[in-house]
Amino acid sequence: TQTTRPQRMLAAVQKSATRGDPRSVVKAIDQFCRQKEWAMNVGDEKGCILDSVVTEVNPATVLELGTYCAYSTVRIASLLPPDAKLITLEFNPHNAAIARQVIAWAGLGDKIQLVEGPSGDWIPKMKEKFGIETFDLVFLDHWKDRYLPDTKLMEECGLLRKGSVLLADNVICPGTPDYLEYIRNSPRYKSQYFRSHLEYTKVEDGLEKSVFLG
Ligand SMILES: CCc1ncnc2c1ncn2[C@@H]1O[C@H](/C=C/CNC(=O)c2cc(-c3ccc(F)cc3)cc(O)c2O)[C@@H](O)[C@H]1O
Ligand SMILES: [Mg+2]
Repeated sequence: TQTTRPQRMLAAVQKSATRGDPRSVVKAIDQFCRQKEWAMNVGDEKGCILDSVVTEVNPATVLELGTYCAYSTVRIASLLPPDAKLITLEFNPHNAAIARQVIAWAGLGDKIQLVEGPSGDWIPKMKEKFGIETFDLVFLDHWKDRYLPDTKLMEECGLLRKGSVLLADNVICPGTPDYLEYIRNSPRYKSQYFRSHLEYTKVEDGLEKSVFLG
């Protein structure tokens, strides 16, 4: 029977990456996507920008919207301080199952909590279910029409504090026009565009970094 692309990506990790070595997991996925099949991971070029933002923020609490196969989940978690927590939301059970195995292979199970379900259901429950007051960093990489509603929901739920950083993938390709318009015109955010390319291609894309001003 036919395998799925996430299953083939996991097989590539289990074949080429070293257990417990997150950077080798990241490298194995990038190699698979360059040499075998394109997949919608943030990739290595935008990934380096992601790394620099994570290192600069040095977050104790991180929320990722849209786990997919956990490429960016592993990439972020590999740079977190010892007691930091990363919560990643994924509503496709098949993708979540693959992501859990990628996270396990990287040996990051104690830093990452993968929660299955739609972000809109879980964002209002972050305090009661996970004891999270606010997020220091949020990485938005799920359906592009969910960036804006989920950002407004995080504001309403008091999950952002003065200095919280939102980092959004794909603001050019596929594009998130309503989110960009809101975040760049809101007096409550200071935004910066990091120009780059769509993962594994020469097409323009970029990340938008926005600091919540409270
Ligand atoms: C309901 C809220 C909600 N709650 C929880 N989980 C959610 C969710 N909404 C979505 N998910 C999960 O997240 C992942 C989807 C991610 C969506 N990402 C892109 O569409 C994308 C596309 C391109 C591209 C494609 C084709 C091109 F030609 C060019 C570019 C490039 C990129 O980097 C991209 O991120 C899946 O696992 C969903 O199950
Ligand atoms: Mg993306």
